[in-house]
Amino acid sequence: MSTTTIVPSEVEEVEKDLKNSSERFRRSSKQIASATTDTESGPALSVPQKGARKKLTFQNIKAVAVKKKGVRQEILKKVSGIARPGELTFIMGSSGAGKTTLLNILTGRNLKNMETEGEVIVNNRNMTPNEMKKLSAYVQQDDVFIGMLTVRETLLFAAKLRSPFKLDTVELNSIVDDLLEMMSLKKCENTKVGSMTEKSLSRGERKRLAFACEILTDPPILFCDEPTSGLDSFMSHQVIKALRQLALEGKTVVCTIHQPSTSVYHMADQLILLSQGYVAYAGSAKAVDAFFGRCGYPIPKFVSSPDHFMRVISHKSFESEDEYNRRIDKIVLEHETMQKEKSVQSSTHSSRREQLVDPNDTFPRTWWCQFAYVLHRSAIQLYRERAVLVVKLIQFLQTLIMSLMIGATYFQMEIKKEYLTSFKGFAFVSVQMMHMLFMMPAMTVFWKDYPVVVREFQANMYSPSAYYLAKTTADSVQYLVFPVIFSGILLAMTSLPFRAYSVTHYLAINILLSLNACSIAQSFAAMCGHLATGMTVLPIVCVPLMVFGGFMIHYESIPSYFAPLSWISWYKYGFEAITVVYFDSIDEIPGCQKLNNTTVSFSTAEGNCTTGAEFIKQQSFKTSNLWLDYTVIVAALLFWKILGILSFSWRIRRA
Ligand SMILES: Nc1ncnc2c1ncn2[C@@H]1O[C@H](COP(=O)(O)OP(=O)(O)OP(=O)(O)O)[C@@H](O)[C@H]1O
Repeated sequence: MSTTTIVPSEVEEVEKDLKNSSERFRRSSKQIASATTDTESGPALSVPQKGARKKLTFQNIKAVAVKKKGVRQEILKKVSGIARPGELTFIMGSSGAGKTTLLNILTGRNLKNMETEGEVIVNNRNMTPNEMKKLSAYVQQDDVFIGMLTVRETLLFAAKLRSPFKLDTVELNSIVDDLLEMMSLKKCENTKVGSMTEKSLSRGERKRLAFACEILTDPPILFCDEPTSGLDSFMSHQVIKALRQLALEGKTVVCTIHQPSTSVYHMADQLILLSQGYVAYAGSAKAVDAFFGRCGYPIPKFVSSPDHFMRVISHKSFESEDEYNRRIDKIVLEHETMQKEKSVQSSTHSSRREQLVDPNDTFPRTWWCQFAYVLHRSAIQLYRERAVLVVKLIQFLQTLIMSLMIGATYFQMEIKKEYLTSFKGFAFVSVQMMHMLFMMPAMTVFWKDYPVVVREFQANMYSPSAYYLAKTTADSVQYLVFPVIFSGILLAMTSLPFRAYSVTHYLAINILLSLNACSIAQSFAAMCGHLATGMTVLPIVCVPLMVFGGFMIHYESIPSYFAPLSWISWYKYGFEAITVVYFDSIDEIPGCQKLNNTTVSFSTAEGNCTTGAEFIKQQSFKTSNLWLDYTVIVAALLFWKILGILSFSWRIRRA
């Protein structure tokens, strides 16, 4: 890790800059705040009152991680503490002490496989996770962003979806400008954020961008998990200084921190030290040395305070487990005695501590706004992402090659006796290709952005349904193009009647089938939660429906116990629709002889059908079913969309 010497004048300059920018940002935020209070008439917590001072108390927090085969790991056994407005509170402890888990519990996020207990109280009111979401911001340890957006675009997107009321472009840009300056991001505002594989911003810049996205709404409580990790000493100082500045403005700022430098450590007002699942110390940062002295561990000369107490509360390699436990028990006991003496665990909170019902998620923007903003962002991603463009190019070539191959197979096929069996093959291959070409690529739609979506949902930016529909809509636009290429080549190479009626229906059916295929694949991606699982499970469902789609086995011969599969097979409805639109107006099939008194049934050879109607009947299809075929395909498409939305919402909410 590179280190930079802090030159006093440089620090002063940064501090001055920070203060000025912070002033400007506060003015913009106040505009939002005043507008919010003007328009807000609901309960106080439905939209947090901006700028209000919030005292955060947590009591008897317990956390047990439930691992595979029911193995339980107690992480937090009994943790209580207070974070006050106007103060910067550091949560410290050795690696694995449960610092992140505590922040997750306080913010009600990332608690999958975790059993938790305890109370989170803000200004004497018990908080539910959703209320805490609205009242606080949480800068998590890993900064995840949409790599294809620039720094400015990322902030604008967050500002549009997070500001409590709708701002016009000028206001949005003014807030973003202030934030860019405040976080010293101005020089890289037009740089793409990049990803883990495509580096673009530096770690420090990513961290500051994460801060900027979170403090955008001026939350009264701010949580930060390891805000200095990966930063050099100058940047760490700058980041903590920014947090302290926010605390001085009246916010309650809580952050976990690992091995702070002396200059960073001295900015803390309050300390909470975690060890073995208990609080080893909670109180003023200035009084910590005296506390450890009282426990029998006075600070040696020439050792910094954090180095000393971190050493005392950490397990040393040469000591036994018993020795370590005894030391921690002694410190925890001493801390509890001190707390009792000071009566910090005041009973005054209990007066209004009713168990609250968690209100539903409410988002600052309407569903349609969320949809429109995510759609716009997804379109930018599709346009800019080179990997996506390469996939599209491959898909284009694949469609071209497959169409030419199928076109060559049915080259100059007409509607006449010797081509009747071929026509069935042609219709069925069309239906099948609409699935094969698009299903697998459509499955990958979510996975790259998934961590960002979880983070943005947790920050109340949009509902999973708005995201799902916007993302799948943007992704599906291409599926209007490829079926047109496919259908165009096939129709040009065969000699099927080029009537507007048949061509339009053939195109429409292929487009709908391709959209349905995407809808199925996206739904499976959402249900299975893992790309590989989805790709394995998808054929298990689709292959039987394809088999009972009418080409491989005649409907009349399908065993009754499999009949329901043919009723729901969208392959069948596509096959029927294509057959109907090409045959319903054929009065006489060239080359077929009229047989006297022959009743057409599925056992009648195709070559014995003299009219289009007879051929349709011979397939067990009905001309009158054309609109039913469309209805079933659209219904299937909607069914998979809805199933996808429900699965995706469930997955995101429990992430
Ligand atoms: N969801 C979870 N499921 C299972 N175990 C978990 C879960 N979350 C945390 N843990 C475990 O809980 C312990 C504490 O983790 P946590 O991330 O809270 O520690 P930390 O103090 O923040 O550590 P560090 O400083 O290294 O980030 C670890 O042993 C971790 O493996």
